[in-house]
Amino acid sequence: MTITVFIDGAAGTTGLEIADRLAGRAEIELIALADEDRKNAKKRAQALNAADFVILCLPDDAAREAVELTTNPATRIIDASTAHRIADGWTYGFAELEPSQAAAIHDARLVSNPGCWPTGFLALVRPLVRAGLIPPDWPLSASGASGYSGGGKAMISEFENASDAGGTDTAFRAYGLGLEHKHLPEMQKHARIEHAPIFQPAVARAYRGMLIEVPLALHALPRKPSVQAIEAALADAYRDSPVVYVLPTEGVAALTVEEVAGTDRMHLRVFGNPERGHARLVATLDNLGKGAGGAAVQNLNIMAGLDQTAGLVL
Ligand SMILES: NC(=O)C1=CN([C@@H]2O[C@H](COP(=O)(O)OP(=O)(O)OC[C@H]3O[C@@H](n4cnc5c(N)ncnc54)[C@H](OP(=O)(O)O)[C@@H]3O)[C@@H](O)[C@H]2O)C=CC1
Ligand SMILES: CC(=O)N[C@@H](CCC(=O)OP(=O)(O)O)C(=O)O
Repeated sequence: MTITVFIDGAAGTTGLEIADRLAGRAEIELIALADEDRKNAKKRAQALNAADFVILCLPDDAAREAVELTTNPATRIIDASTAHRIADGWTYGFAELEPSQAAAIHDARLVSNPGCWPTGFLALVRPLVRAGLIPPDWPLSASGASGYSGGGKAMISEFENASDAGGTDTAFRAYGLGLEHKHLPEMQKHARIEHAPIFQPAVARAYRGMLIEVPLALHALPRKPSVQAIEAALADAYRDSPVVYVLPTEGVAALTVEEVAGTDRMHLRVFGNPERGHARLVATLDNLGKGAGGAAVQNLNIMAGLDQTAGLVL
């Protein structure tokens, strides 16, 4: 079986990552537009409606336009943008989120690819809410650092052209200081919690990679779970996953933003101090891997009934 795939936005940061992962796969035929046609709505519409699968790697408005241009009901869409992650009629493309999620993705026509920050947050929080260890109304927070490719071509240029107007030579920059971020509605909805977390993102001078952590005052939680109980709930949730790993913390004195950069894996760890009743839940992933391109390819594989890890870097 051969499937045809069109990446709309193939020249962008995420689009190139996905094309790399699909290159050389015999079961996939890529539909490509000439460079001068890649923003021509008529040519895009032809490609969108000719493909079995399209992957949108576009800014939100262009992603919405691409969906409107896709009139062929047989064309199935994976949208990597933020445009449809909490929209009705779209299936959330995080295969590990719920035991039934991969089956829902397999059957869906419209799949929204998760945001990079929500991927780490949801991986840590959703199983604990599902298990009743974190109440849905609990005041959560999340902090972390992303590689600068997380901001697409514009931020890559800002970090790699420090001496240009608008360039930066910073090593680490906190942002989202207005306590608002485009990913908060997605985190809240898919974690099934009543309040968005207090979110403290930062960008670091690393091209790719990401670390996100959620602190928990275990002693204050109604069920006062132990560090081991938190770790066991996560291990149980990802026991069969070829992508998400819950790893031991013994001997781990430090973690870097680059830990799994260049791969499509996600690592989860639960650091804890039982005497204090404190825990730090930490996820490391690649913003361009499980945080974007890797997840999109995993979703494509699942939708097409292929091995979900085909083409992934694990
Ligand atoms: N970077 C990341 O880590 C992640 C990104 N995403 C999401 O993926 C999407 C793409 O992001 P990213 O790859 O980083 O962004 P980039 O800016 O690197 O790439 C976007 C691409 O879309 C092209 N484009 C813009 N408007 C149109 C249009 N109307 N028609 C056709 N092409 C168009 C741009 O063209 P041009 O080259 O001319 O600018 C560019 O090539 C965004 O929605 C982003 O939120 C999701 C998760 C993580
Ligand atoms: C470092 C940086 O700025 N990262 C972006 C998130 C990456 C991204 O493009 O968001 P999506 O995952 O929704 O596509 C941000 O925080 O807005």
